[in-house]
Amino acid sequence: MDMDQLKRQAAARALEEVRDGMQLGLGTGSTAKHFVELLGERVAAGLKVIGVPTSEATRADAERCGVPLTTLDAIDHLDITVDGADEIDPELNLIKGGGGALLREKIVAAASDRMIVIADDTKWVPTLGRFPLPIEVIPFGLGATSRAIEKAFAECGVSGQMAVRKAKDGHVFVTDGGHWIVDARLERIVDPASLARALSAIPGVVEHGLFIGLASSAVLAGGEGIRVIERRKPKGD
Ligand SMILES: O=C[C@H](O)[C@H](O)[C@H](O)COP(=O)(O)O
Repeated sequence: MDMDQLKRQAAARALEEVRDGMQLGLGTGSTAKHFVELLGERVAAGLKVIGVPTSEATRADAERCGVPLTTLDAIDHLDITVDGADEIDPELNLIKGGGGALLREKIVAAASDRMIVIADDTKWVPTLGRFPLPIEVIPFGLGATSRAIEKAFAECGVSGQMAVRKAKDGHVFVTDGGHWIVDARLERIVDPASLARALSAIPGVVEHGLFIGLASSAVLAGGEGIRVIERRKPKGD
């Protein structure tokens, strides 16, 4: 079975959790795209849900698939957010932002009662860090922000090269929020919670791709079938 089929299987399993009347966070990326497509099929068959997209790309997909949309200003909470991830560790801490949508993804996940992460099982890692950590930054003062990030890395026992993300056309990648992304090759993040706190304290950092204590469960699809891992601690811990 190819990777895309595994991603669709994980998305289909998450869809089983969706009930009539739910308000849903709609993730971004190639895995979340499958969820939006499958959700669109259920909506066409009569399911009543409303979604908040985590990117302009997902907004376009949802509109194409006929999924009704709203905003976090119009509703007071979300029941479930379904989103992909770049890495998932056994505590269900995540690295996200490979597609550049981490800021809206984190706002939406934090506003949700539950976050279900869907992925093929290659995303499951014992320790986060092999995937470069995306850090969303304000372009103004990037030199100072980069030095503060390096200091935070040193304090948290990690180091690695940083690079401003480029788009396919060679220009700097600009997020939906108008910011830039610095990708940090850290290889092994020993204490992701401490690093998350240290990065959040830097003024020029808008957000980072460490999602700590946000995922409620992970649906992993692999050659052996589907594995659902539930988070042990309550959301936010
Ligand atoms: O910014 C992008 C998101 O965090 C994605 O959810 C993440 O990169 C995983 O994407 P994919 O499902 O395409 O591997």
